[in-house]
Amino acid sequence: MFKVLISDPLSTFGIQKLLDAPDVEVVQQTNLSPSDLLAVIGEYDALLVRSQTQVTAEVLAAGKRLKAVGRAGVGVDNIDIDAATQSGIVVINAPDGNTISTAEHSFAMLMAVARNIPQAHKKLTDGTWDRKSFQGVELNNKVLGVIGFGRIGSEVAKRAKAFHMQVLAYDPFLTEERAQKMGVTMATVDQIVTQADFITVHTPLTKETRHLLSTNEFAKMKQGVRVINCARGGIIDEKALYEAILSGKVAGAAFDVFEQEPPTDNPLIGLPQMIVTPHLGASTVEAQENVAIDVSEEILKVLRGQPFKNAVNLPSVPAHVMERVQPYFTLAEKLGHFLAQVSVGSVQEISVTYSGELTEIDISPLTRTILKGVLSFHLGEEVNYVNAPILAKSREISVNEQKSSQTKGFTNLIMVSVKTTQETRMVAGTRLNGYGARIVKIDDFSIDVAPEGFLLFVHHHDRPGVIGRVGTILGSNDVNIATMQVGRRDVGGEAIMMLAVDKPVSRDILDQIGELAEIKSVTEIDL
Ligand SMILES: NC(=O)c1ccc[n+]([C@@H]2O[C@H](COP(=O)([O-])OP(=O)(O)OC[C@H]3O[C@@H](n4cnc5c(N)ncnc54)[C@H](O)[C@@H]3O)[C@@H](O)[C@H]2O)c1
Ligand SMILES: O=C(O)[C@H](O)COP(=O)(O)O
Repeated sequence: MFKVLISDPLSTFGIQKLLDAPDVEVVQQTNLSPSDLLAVIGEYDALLVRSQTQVTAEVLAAGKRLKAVGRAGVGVDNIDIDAATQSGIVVINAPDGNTISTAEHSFAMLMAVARNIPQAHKKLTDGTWDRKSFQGVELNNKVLGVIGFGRIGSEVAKRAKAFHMQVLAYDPFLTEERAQKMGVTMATVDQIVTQADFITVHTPLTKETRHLLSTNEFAKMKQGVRVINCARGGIIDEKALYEAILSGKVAGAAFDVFEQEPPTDNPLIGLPQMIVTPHLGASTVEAQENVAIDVSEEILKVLRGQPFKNAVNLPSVPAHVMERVQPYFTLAEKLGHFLAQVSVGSVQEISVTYSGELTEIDISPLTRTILKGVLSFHLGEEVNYVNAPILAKSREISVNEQKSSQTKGFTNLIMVSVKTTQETRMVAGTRLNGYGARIVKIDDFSIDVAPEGFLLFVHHHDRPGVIGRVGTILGSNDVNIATMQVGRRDVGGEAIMMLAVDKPVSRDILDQIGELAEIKSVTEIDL
């Protein structure tokens, strides 16, 4: 008998399959304190949560029998995914079930902020009939900027089109073809920021998207712009927004999510221009039923050893295959992650060629891992080995894998190229016996770099002194260089430098390097 603990309120209708399963005992204990959870988790085979329960490394370590954690919703920020992976615990989420509800909530917030509905409601219920203070604006013919054009962002855009808004959309995976199909205009963040009357964000919260809209962006916005965040707290910088509201630049803001939840002493919440809801995007009967059904079915499959699809963290690969491919997982993911960081434009095609001893094994788990490496840079931790090919397909990214007898002198070699709307980039890596993973080729430059830590990838003209000048800028900014590799095509021609540095390099330092006459481009890469 499997024991399943449900520690956040889930739809009873949605979990019916679990309740009816003859081989499962379900215990529903919502409002457990963190120490209560630690005390009981050892008895359970699976844990089901929404976003309230904090599934920390400590909880996972105490869950000696835990095989799966199910998240009835999209975001898994309350679950320590790395710790779960290390403990072999599958983390399942339900990414599709609350899309419509959250899109509708975002649109409701957009309309409410346009017409000051919550403020007017409050005034009237407080006893004042005030028809002067709440003049709003129409949506008709206004420009809506949608940043993050995935499931929810694209549903919001559909609704905006019905209200005759002009939609500008930015998403690293958005293609011209899909934009045309959806009747939206592809735009950069900068174009959205300068042209939109309303801006709504629908990205995950990642290193890239934290404070995506901050002081600089607010400065460029139209006077009287309105902003909406029903995605994750922190995508819009709350401090910068506060200043922009006080200065009159932002006429209104609608937030469902906050940098700290629940928000305590958050000055934004008291502002009359601000409308807020307590993370209610997915709180509808329908969404809660959908996500609970999805996650219950998946948890049953994991517990019963059947194939499942929405695992956030683990590949579903037979043990004998796993044994042979496992040593290459890290290299494969890092090659993908590397290309995601150096390439510019929307990804259209990913091609992988395996050579040497890799031609003798089933390499499909490695291709999935490379896809995960490319996609997760933009899509965040939601991408996993299992869903990466589906996510690539849904974004119309074609994936080719092949084996080649040309070993180029290596006992094993993985060559990955990414074709985007703007360029094609290639990286190749190998595992050297006793030395671990190495990047051995970038585009047509040979190199030898361990793919780990903070790297600076510099594309430059091969001229005397350029290496020294880059080193001087880093040194004078207290950035220590651990290793450095240089590759070039011809003497005096194009060249690359790869520097491993001991800490992240700020935008300002990158700009200083980029301004040197010999430098074509400089990119910081975090592997
Ligand atoms: N308020 C709520 O209750 C609620 C409910 C569900 C989802 N969410 C949140 O909404 C967000 C969107 O969810 P979704 O289901 O649409 O996810 P999704 O993965 O379908 O879409 C996210 C999109 O963001 C894009 N993206 C990533 N980095 C970007 C960047 N730097 N700039 C522009 N776009 C970028 C991705 O390419 C992707 O297409 C997530 O943060 C999710 O956690 C909130
Ligand atoms: O990521 C999600 O699915 C949403 O933020 C909803 O979270 P909730 O289940 O706590 O409402």
